[in-house]
Amino acid sequence: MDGVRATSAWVASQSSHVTIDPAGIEKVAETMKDSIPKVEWDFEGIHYFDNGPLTVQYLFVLDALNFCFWPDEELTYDHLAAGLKETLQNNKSAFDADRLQKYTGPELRKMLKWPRPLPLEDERVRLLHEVGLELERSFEGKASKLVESCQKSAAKLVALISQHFPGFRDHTVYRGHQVFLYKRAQIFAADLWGSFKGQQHGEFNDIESVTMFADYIVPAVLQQLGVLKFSTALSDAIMANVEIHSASEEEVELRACSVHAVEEIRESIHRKSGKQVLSVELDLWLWAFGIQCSSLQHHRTLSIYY
Ligand SMILES: Nc1nc2c(c(CN[C@H]3C=C[C@H](O)[C@@H]3O)cn2[C@@H]2O[C@H](COP(=O)(O)O)[C@@H](O)[C@H]2O)c(=O)[nH]1
Repeated sequence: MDGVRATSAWVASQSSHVTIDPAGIEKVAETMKDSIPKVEWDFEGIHYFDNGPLTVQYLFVLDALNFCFWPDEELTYDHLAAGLKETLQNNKSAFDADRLQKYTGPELRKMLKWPRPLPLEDERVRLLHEVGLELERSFEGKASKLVESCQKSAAKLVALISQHFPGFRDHTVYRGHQVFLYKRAQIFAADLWGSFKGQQHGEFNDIESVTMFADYIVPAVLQQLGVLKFSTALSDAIMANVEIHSASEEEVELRACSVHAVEEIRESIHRKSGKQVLSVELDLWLWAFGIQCSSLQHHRTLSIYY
């Protein structure tokens, strides 16, 4: 994930619509330096977990579809996590590789108990098929085999996923330079680590290499905490729910500056207290804070990446 860190830092150094306020970084680091409020993975109680390879399959399907809920005002990530959980509880073979290749939009809707078409439903179906096909072709149909082949390295896992599954190649071009964010591939590694509590399928010797996951909730939280500052034009567009186009300068800056800001908070905590916290832990705290905050106004980008 060195590529994610380096390219996000570069965007932050060029950025004009979004800036990182050093005073905001220091303030947040100061409040967190003694103890980072611990947020338990699955604090919501909505995820499937059976301590075995089927959980790995569940998490991979979950993170293949873990993007863009906002276009439907009532749909949230919780519907996805809980809907897929119930599907698997009712039928243990629901996420077998051959089944994944055959799902239709209406079937996916039924899994999520959603009465109308899902946002980017055709893309969600295409990505499910892609996951099924490539798991079958290269990993005996099992996401657990994919994870096992990475020898407890989260960095290798993210690289392997992006090599095999085009839908996870979350990258863009900013002022002529390629920028890597890999949100869903990284969150899959973090979900394994969190759910298996760093053991078995979730044991990684390099979990510190994972960055925050550049979604649409954490940038808004960082702004609310005074860490990120937005230009007036960008701020007005977000407040007015104007779509920020994927790969626009504004969109890339929102995501990359969030990655870099979380790295700076982590480093500042280390300088202040000697404590080594993980970007994954900071991310979960920030995200959990954000979804509990009803007034949070986030940016709106149509994207399969987040
Ligand atoms: N940075 C970051 N972004 C995250 C998550 C998670 C869920 N992680 C699970 C892992 C353990 C916990 O128990 C969580 O349940 C979802 N998202 C993103 O949020 C957005 C959905 O928002 P809304 O429309 O309000 O439901 C969407 O972009 C989605 O991809 C996270 O952890 N970090």
